[in-house]
Amino acid sequence: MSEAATRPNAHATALLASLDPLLREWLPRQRWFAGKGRPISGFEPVAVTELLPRSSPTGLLHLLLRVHQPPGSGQDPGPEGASAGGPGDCYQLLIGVRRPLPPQLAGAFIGHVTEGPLAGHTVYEALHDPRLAALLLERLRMPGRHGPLRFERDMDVEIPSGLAPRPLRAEQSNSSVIYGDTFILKLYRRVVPGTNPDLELPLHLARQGCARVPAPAAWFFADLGAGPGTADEECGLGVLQPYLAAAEDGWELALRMLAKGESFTDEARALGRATAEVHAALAAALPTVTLGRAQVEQLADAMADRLDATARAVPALRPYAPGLLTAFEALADLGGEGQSWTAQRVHGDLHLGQCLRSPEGGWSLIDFEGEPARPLAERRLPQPTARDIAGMLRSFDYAACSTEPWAPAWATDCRAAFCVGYADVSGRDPRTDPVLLRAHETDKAVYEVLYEARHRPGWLRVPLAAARRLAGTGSADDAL
Ligand SMILES: Nc1ncnc2c1ncn2[C@@H]1O[C@H](COP(=O)(O)OP(=O)(O)O)[C@@H](O)[C@H]1O
Ligand SMILES: O=P(O)(O)O[C@H]1O[C@H](CO)[C@@H](O[C@H]2O[C@H](CO)[C@@H](O)[C@H](O)[C@H]2O)[C@H](O)[C@H]1O
Repeated sequence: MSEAATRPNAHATALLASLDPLLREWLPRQRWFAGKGRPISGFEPVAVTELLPRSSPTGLLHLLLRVHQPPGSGQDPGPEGASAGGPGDCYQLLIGVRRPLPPQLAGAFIGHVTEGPLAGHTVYEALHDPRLAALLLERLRMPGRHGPLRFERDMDVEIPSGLAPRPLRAEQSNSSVIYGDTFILKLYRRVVPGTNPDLELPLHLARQGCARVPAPAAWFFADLGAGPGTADEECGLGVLQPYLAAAEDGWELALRMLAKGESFTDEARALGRATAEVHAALAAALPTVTLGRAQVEQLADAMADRLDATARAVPALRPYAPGLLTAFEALADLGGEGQSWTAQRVHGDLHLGQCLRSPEGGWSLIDFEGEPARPLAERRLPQPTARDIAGMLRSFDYAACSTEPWAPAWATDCRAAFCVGYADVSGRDPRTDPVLLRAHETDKAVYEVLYEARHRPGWLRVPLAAARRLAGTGSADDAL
């Protein structure tokens, strides 16, 4: 395999210039592209690596690419902060290079290059090419460097060679390839310098012996030297982990049971236990802190700021904002009275879709990236475990609201069962901290209002109904 790797230089710039018009057209159509709706003003190469040289019949280019986009005209940057504008997001692309493209890869087509170093070649989405996806697995099996890319693995885990790859077709924030129904490789698309919690936390959990998370088998980073005299920046790019082939995700399972009129409370209780196990392992592996008066007030203020920004962006939330604010004021008041809470690393975006139920192993939790729109530093801060618990409680509500007629009693039972399960393991029922829990559930519902307004307007009614309830204008039925 070639060791040819290019840091941004004249060759990388020329390479990118030849791809420029094709990527401008292709990128905005990708599900994981976060800058939809804003024109692309330019690209900047962050790292360019030839994993397979173009001189072979098939080439494989690894690109880290900064995409410059002007901030939306007159748009409120909103609670997503810098990621809504800023200096430009960096994306990871794996580009196959062939001449010509065989018909079976037509669906992966990006474009024909007419100028520059790749002139006369066809470029395409490499993950859809079994030959290139297999090559990536081979690279992951061999720890070591490849230009700016650094490959690592757990040598105690056997990763057989030659496992047949197939891309996961689901709509995702990232891209995944399944290898022989044995492993799944998740490639992060929008990458930020710094430790990626989706790799960091499962590695810690595996070392703690926590079986509730598929343990990383191999992973890779980019080491991006920021220049002479400055620290290198590490950037997590992908992780290979066991594929739970027989598992069903919690969202699908919950909807299936709801549709049949079956109770989900046993599953919800088991999920509560699994969540508490993961929290205990995270607290054992990584520092915990006590949130005193100042920190609780800061937490409440940040929630109030997100509410304010969301109400500005989504007018339908405005009638409920004063009622919702009382949840954050109550939290700040309790902090002021000297009530303190422990904070620790948490999942950060826990919902039924992030939980996989295996017939033998029970519940596993996946996708520890946190809420993708939040800055990385914020996602890696210790937080009250109430954040994850609130995420799950909201998810039961979502499931109950996605059926016709709505099934609020189903959600109430699941929410209670989840809390009981959590207490089975942790010794403390989350409902014994109602102010903390209400504030987090309110904050999550506010996040969901913005998420749905931006991504799935047809779902907006679900978090808005929760906002109405949490603001104190809903029915008593919906109470926790
Ligand atoms: N270890 C695994 N075993 C089985 N399926 C998995 C595993 N990890 C992820 N998946 C499947 O891939 C989907 C996307 O994974 P996820 O980590 O949530 O990626 P994304 O950040 O792109 O949403 C999940 O909803 C699940 O269906
Ligand atoms: O799984 P992701 O990390 O992409 O999470 C984002 O998308 C989720 C939807 O796919 C969204 O979750 C919301 O909808 C779910 C039902 O589809 C529901 O179970 C969750 O409770 C609700 O929050 C999630 O908020 C968002 O970050």
